Amino acid sequence: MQLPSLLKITIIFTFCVILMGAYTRLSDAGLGCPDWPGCYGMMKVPSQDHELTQVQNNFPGHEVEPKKAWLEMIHRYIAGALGLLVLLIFILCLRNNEAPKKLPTIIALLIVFQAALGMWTVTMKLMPIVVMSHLIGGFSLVSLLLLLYLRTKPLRIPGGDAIARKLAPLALTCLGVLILQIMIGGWTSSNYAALACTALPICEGDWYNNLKLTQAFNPFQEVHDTYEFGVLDYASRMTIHVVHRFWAIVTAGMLFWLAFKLYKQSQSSVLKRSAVLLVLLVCLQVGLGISNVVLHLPLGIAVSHNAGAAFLLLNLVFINYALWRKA
Ligand code: HEM
Repeated sequence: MQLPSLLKITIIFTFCVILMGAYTRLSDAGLGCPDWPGCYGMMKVPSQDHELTQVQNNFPGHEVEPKKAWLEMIHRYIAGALGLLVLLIFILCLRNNEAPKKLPTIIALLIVFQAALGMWTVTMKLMPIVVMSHLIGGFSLVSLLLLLYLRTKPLRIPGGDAIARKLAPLALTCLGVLILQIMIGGWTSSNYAALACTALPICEGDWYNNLKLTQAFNPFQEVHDTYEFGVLDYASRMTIHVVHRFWAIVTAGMLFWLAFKLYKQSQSSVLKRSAVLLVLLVCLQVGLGISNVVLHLPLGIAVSHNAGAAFLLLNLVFINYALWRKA
C-alpha cells in the first residue's frame, strides 16, 4: 500500500480511537477495568463463574460492570491496532528515501507515550492532569499524522500566495489559542465541571466573587484514592467551567477574524473553502457547547463536542501548513 493511502486510513482510524476514548471517558467507563493492560488480569472481560470467582479473590471489593469493562477493553484493543498502523508508517518512511524521517519518529514516540498515559489514566484512578494529557496526546497524534500526510502528498495549494502568507503569524496564534481552549475543555471534563454551571450566558449565583483560579487550575491536586466524579469543590469547578466559556469567546472571535481575512485575501480556492469551513465548525462547536449546558450533558452531544474540537484543530493545522510551507 502507498504511504499516503495508509496515512489517510490511519488518520480516520485515529479519529475513531479518539471518539471511542471520549465515549468511554464520558460514559464514566474509564475505570471499567481497574488494572492494565488486562481487565481484572484477563485479556477479555471476565464473565464465566470461575472468572468471576477469580476477580473476587484478586480484586476484593470490585464488581465487574460488563458494559463499562467492554467499552474500556474495546478502546484498548483499537488503540493497540492504531499502534501497529503507526509502526507500519514508521517502517515505510524509514525505507522510503524520499519520505520524511523526523516526523514519523516523533509520531512513533508519541504513540508510545500515549499508551503510557492510557495506563496511568487507569492506575492513577483518573487523575485529571493525566486524563487531560491523554486527550491532548490523541489530538496531537491525529494532527501530526495529518501533517505527515500533507508532506507526503503534492497539494494544490499555491505556496507562493504572498498576500495570504502574511496571515501565517495570525494563523499560528489562532492555533495556540485553540489548543489552550481544548486543554481547558479537557480540564472541564476531567474535573467533572460540566454541570457546575447550568445558567446562560454565564453562571448562576454570585459566580464572580466565588472564582478560585489558583485552586481550579492547580495541575497537581491532592492525592486521592480515586478522582472519578471529581475531587474539587463547587467553586473551583465553577471557575473551570466559566474560564472555558470565556476562552471560547476569545477563540471564536480569533477564528472568525482569521477566517474573514483568509477568505478576503487568499487567491486559493482551497484556502477560501477552509475559511468557510472554519466559520461553520466554530458555530457548530459553540452550539454543541451550549447544548451540553442546556441539555445537561447528553452523551451524544458531549462526544460530538469532542469531535468538533478535533475537526477544528485539523482544519487549523491544515491552514497553518498551507500558509507556512515553503513556496
Ligand atoms: C471553540 C470553542 C470550543 C472548543 C474548541 C471546545 C472544546 C472542548 C473540549 C476539547 C472539551 C473536552 C471534551 C472531552 O472531554 O471529550 C470540552 C468540554 C466541554 N465544553 Fe467546550 N469547547 C468550546 C466551546 C464551548 C462552549 C461555548 C461551551 C458552553 C457554553 C462549552 C462547554 C463545554 C462543557 C460543558 C464541557 C465538558 C463536557 C464534559 O464533561 O463531557 N464549550 N470543550
